[in-house]
Amino acid sequence: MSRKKAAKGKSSASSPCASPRRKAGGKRGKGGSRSEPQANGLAHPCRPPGLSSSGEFYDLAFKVMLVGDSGVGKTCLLVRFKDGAFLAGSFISTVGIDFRNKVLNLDGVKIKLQIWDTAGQERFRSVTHAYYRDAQALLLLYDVTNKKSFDNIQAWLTEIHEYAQQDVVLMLLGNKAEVTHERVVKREEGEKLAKEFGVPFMETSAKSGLNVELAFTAIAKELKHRATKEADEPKFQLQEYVDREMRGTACCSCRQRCSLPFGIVTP
Ligand SMILES: Nc1nc2c(ncn2[C@@H]2O[C@H](COP(=O)(O)OP(=O)(O)OP(=O)(O)O)[C@@H](O)[C@H]2O)c(=O)[nH]1
Repeated sequence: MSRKKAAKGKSSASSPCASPRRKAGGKRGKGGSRSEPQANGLAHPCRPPGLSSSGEFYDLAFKVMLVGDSGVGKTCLLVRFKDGAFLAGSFISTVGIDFRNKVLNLDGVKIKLQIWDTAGQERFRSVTHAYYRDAQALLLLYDVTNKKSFDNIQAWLTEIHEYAQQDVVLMLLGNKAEVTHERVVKREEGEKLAKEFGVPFMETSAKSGLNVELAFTAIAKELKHRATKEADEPKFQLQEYVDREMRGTACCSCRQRCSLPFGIVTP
């Protein structure tokens, strides 16, 4: 994504994928309807897997939406995940909605995530409402340097409850976690709120890259598990997975990833 917003308007206007009436499971692969996934994300059993717009094959496709107040870092998070870069410079607010695709390889299964980046500004709410119902997962962001964005999480959850699918995979992200001096929301506060609402939680930084890959991988794993699991298989525990992964990668130089006091290295 170039420095977004002009591109955003263009993308949402010209792309056939922008239609909110499209079936869950995402945009068709290049092979046309032959590769269109079913609503559960699986490619049709009698058909070959899809081909993403970048030419990559995939087995499963899911729609993920980024939501949260304007300026919390939704676009930057997506760009970091997709391109591994940080969009520095002056902040230009998203107009309407935009999307990016990324194919992940999870245990040999290719998962295409079609990630929708929504405008956080109030005036675009009616546009984004229409997209909720097709999303299989939502990443709800606040900015750890902006108390209002944190206080608004409850209102976002009400909105999600109203417009999204009942079984949507949801995760709360406290973004801009690398900032130390201007931080106004403690990690513990984010954890507490998430617990209250029974939502998995982690802090991220689009700037440093902290936990960005993990956030998307975790929801992709949950979606894959839901789409492929046998009836007697236990549920995928998203928060446990995230905690385990964070413990596994944490070190004494990265206090934001672990709950241990600074200086203690996890086993
Ligand atoms: N320090 C820091 N700044 C960030 C981070 N993520 C985003 N920003 C900055 O925050 C501002 C807003 O980022 P965006 O990604 O455009 O925010 P958005 O949520 O997409 O905003 P809307 O498009 O208005 O909904 C920009 O100036 C970014 O450079 C981060 O992790 N750390």
